[in-house]
Amino acid sequence: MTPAARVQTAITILDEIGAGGPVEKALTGWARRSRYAGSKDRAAVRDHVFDVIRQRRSLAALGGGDSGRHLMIGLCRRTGVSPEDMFNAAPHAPAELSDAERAGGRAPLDGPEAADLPDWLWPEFSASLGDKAAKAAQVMQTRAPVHLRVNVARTSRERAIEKLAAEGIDCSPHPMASTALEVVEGARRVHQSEAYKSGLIELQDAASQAVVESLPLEPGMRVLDYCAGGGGKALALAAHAGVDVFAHDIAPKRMRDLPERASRAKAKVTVLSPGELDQAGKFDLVLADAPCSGSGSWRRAPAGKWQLTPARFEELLETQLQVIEKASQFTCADGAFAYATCSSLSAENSGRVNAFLDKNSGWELGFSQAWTVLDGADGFFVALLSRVL
Ligand SMILES: C[S@@+](CC[C@H](N)C(=O)[O-])C[C@H]1O[C@@H](n2cnc3c(N)ncnc32)[C@H](O)[C@@H]1O
Repeated sequence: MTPAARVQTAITILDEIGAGGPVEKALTGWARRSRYAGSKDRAAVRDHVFDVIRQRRSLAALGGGDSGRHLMIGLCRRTGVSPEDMFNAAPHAPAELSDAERAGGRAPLDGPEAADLPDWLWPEFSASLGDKAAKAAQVMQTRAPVHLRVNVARTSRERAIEKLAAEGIDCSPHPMASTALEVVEGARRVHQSEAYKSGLIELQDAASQAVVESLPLEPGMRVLDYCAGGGGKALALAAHAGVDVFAHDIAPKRMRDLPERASRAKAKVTVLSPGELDQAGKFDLVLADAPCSGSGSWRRAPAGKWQLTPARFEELLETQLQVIEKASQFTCADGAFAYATCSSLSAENSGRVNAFLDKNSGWELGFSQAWTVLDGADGFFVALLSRVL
C-alpha cells in the first residue's frame, strides 16, 4: 500500500469508529477484508488510527472538522506531512483537498482542546497534576513505550537483555523497577520470541511493576490479588521467592488466561472463586488494583477518555470505595492492604483512600505514591494501609 492508501484506509476506519463502532472491531474487520495488506501496512494503519484517537480534539481543530478525513488532514499537519502529498486522488488515495479544506483548520485552544480531554474532565485532570498537567497531556498524545517484566525468579535482567538481543529485540533497563525493560527496537517480535514463549519475560508496563515492587513482600507471606483481572500483578507478585499468591476477581472469566500465563512463567498462583475466597482465611498482604478511569493508560487505550462520562466516573468512585471496604477485610490483623489504580486523577486515588480512612478509624496510611506519564510509563497510584494497633 502507498502511504496515501494507508491514509485513506485510516479515514474509512475512523469514520466507522466515529459512527459508534468499537476500535478493535473496526481494525480487525478491515484487516480480515484486506488480504493484500502486509504486516507493515497493518501496523501503519493501526498507528494512524490510534494516533488520531489519542489526539482527536486537537486534530479536529487543526484539520477543520471531526470526520475521518478532517482528522487525517489534522494529523498530516501536526506531523509535518504536507496534506497535498497524501490527498492526491491517486489510485486508493484520498480525493484532492477542496479549497475549504485547504483554508480550514486552526491551532487548538489552550486547555482541554489542546490537551485532548473532554471539557468536564479538565478541572479534575489539571487539579490532580498541578503544574505538570499540560506537559502530561502532551505526553499522552504520543504512543506508549513497550515495557517488559523480567521474570527474576528464572533469569536476571542482564541475561534477559542478552537473550532478547539475540532474537532481534533491543531493550534497555527502565529506571522505575528493577524488573523492567523498555523495548527500544523489535517490539513486534516480542510475542514470537523464545524468551516470551518460555516465560522469561512478560509484557507489563513499568509502572505496574513499580507498584508491585513498592509492596512489603517477605518470604512466607500469603498474598491476595483481589482484583486480579488478567493476572499481570498476580504474576509479578508470584515471581517473589516464597510468596504464596492467590488471585480473585468479581468477574472470574477475566482470569481465564492466568493459569496458562502462570505455567509459562513456572509461577504458582492459586485462582479463587468468590465463594472459595470466603473460605480462604486472611492474608498478610491484600492488593486491590481497582477498576478505574484508566486515565494513566489512555496512551494505550485512548478511546477510554472519550467514553468516560461524569456519571460513569461517579459510579467508579463508588465502586472503588466498596472494593477498598470489602478487600481490606481479608487482611490479617498485622497485615497490610494496598490500594492501586492506573489513574492519575486524585479523586480516584488519595480521594478514595481519605474517604475510606474517614469512615474507618481503625486503619492508617503507611505510604502512598503516584507516578505520572512524565516518569516514562503509565500513570499509577498505590497506597499502603494497615490497622491501627
Ligand atoms: C484494573 S483491573 C485489574 C488489572 C490486573 N490487576 C492486572 O494487573 O492485570 C480491575 C479488575 O477489578 C475487577 N473488579 C471490579 N469490581 C470488583 C469487585 N467489586 N471486586 C473484585 N474485583 C472487581 C474487574 O473485573 C477487573 O478485572
